[in-house]
Amino acid sequence: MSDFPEIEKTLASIEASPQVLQALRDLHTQALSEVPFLGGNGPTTGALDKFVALDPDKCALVYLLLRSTQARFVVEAGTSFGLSTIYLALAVGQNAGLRGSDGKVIATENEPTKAAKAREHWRAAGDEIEKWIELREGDLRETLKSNLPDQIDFLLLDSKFPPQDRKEVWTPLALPTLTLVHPRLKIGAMVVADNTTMAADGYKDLTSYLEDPANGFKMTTAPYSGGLLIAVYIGKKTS
Ligand SMILES: C[S@@+](CC[C@H](N)C(=O)[O-])C[C@H]1O[C@@H](n2cnc3c(N)ncnc32)[C@H](O)[C@@H]1O
Repeated sequence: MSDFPEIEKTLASIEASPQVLQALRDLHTQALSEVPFLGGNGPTTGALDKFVALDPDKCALVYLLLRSTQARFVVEAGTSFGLSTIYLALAVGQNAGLRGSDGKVIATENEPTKAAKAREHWRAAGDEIEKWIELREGDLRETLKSNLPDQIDFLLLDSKFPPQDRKEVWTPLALPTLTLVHPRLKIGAMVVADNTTMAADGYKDLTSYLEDPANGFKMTTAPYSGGLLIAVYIGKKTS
């Protein structure tokens, strides 16, 4: 048990081995205990030791969406210490296992120290997690340019930087990521982006793109803390 009731509630929403549950409990506890990052001069200055992780209830939702849609090919923009990635890999592995087929989570991180930590965390979570993840290190605007799966079922946009001050989150990577992945999204694929209400200004270009009927998306915003945008790719109109 942890000191945070929201962690146990989230862990009760997923199917996982005791090893994975313990890894998640430990990581969520560390993430929820960290002092929020509220300043800095550059995009990641001062944030290298911070999880800036997806909240537990959002992780539960993402896991359940992946299970309900039987998603097997997932891209995660912004991996940090790999906490949310564990949920993605857990669901992908379970979905692939049910069909006796393959699956993959493409994780992305441009900070080498964070990438190394993420690998450690996945190792601690065990083979149920680790073997489903391909971590691409470097700027995702480069690393996602090639070798994507033919069909992508789910994109998690969480490459935001920590707040530069109390009001703003810098979110310049969401749309560039989506435009790289969009050609491979299957009909029915989901795109989930975090803190879209809190950082509405930063996400303006993403939401305009999603709202443009020519791009083939429909979306809603779930009232999780900061707002969680959920878009579904319904396909471009042919006539
Ligand atoms: C909000 S954190 C991700 C948290 C993670 N999804 C989780 O829930 O545990 C955002 C991460 O995106 C990374 N990032 C920022 N810009 C990036 C870029 N251009 N390419 C790859 N990763 C980037 C940051 O280093 C940071 O670790």
